[in-house]
Amino acid sequence: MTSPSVHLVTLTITQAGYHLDKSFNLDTGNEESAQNLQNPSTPTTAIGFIVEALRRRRDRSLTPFTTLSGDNLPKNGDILRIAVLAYAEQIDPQLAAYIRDNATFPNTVVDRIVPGEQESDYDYPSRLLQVRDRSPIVTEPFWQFVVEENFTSDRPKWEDTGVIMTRDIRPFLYLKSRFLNAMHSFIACLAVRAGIEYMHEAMRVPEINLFIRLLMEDIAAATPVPPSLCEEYIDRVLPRLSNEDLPDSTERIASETARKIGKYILPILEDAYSRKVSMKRLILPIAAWMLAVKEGASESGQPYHVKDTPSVVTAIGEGAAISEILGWENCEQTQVITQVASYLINRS
Ligand SMILES: NC(=O)C1=CN([C@@H]2O[C@H](COP(=O)(O)OP(=O)(O)OC[C@H]3O[C@@H](n4cnc5c(N)ncnc54)[C@H](O)[C@@H]3O)[C@@H](O)[C@H]2O)C=CC1
Ligand SMILES: O=P(O)(O)OC[C@H]1O[C@](O)(CO)[C@@H](O)[C@@H]1O
Repeated sequence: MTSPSVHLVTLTITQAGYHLDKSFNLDTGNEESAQNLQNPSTPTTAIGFIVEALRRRRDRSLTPFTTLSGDNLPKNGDILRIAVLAYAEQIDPQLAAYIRDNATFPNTVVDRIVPGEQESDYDYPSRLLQVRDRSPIVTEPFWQFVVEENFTSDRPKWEDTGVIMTRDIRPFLYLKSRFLNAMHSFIACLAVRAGIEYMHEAMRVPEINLFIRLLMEDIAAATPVPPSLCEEYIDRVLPRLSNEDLPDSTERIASETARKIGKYILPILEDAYSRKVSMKRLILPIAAWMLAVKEGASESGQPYHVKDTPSVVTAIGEGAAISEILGWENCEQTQVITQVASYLINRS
């Protein structure tokens, strides 16, 4: 990272790798972050490495590299920049000022479904290429990579390969985080309650399929992006969600649902509230998921192995209100959300 030939450092380390609090600010109280702050020249965290490398580059009069996040975070570059500056500030305010003025953190949107590895993935390379690949990665054919034009120096000519280079990633972020990420969670929430193992199987159930299409209309009405762009994205995403050649387990998507609701679904609810779009359909999948968690089972009694924070699981088991469970007490629209959720849960 301190070599003059390095122009770009990229991260795909999941949200956990950033040590953020609920508001997406750096959690300096995190044990590993705190340890790194004590010994900044021997970092172990991603943020610690970035700051130390930028410090060494500054001291050697090298241009700072561009730091590019490929993680699913709302405005991932802005969040990374804030985290890096907060960490650097604790070490040396002058270093923080230098990074603020000289380093860049482009926002990106990475849009491609990559399910977890499974045994059958190993068949592809041997069948198609007659080679044995020990770490095949199977993805869908669709991909979209959107990168904000914000680099400190040379960058690859990604546009020649189909990457969208733009000054404003917001419309792409709205479309992907709402019609893919949130939609994934909505389908998975319904599917785990219905006892369905794969995403494409859920999309084959006529009632779920119809519900998902109606839900997309609600999301489009709540989203500040031109309707024609929403419609175009919806037309492309529906076959992706139904792709039976790429089995994606509902359990994978339903893992960490509480965190994903905060990241992907709460912003939709906030917009729905201010734009006066009904929240009933938007909350129903969350209510279904809470029932599956509470009972540890699908509607027909198949066990559901929830992968979520133990405190969330306990709170749901004890019948706590959704606002309390997800830490939404301070939201203006909390009462409405809680009332609708309680109504849906009690009715089913
Ligand atoms: N799988 C998908 O369909 C898509 C994933 N993404 C994003 O890409 C990122 C990676 O996702 P996947 O490759 O699916 O996950 P993965 O679980 O296959 O890989 C995660 C990687 O992050 C590393 N990591 C985990 N915790 C870390 C920490 N505290 N510090 C440093 N590294 C850490 C792991 O060692 C692993 O190499 C995520 O942020 C995800 O949101 C974005 C679009 C689609
Ligand atoms: O990074 P996060 O918030 O865990 O999001 C991962 C989600 O993104 C996707 O990879 C694409 O929606 C899902 O398959 C997965 O649930």
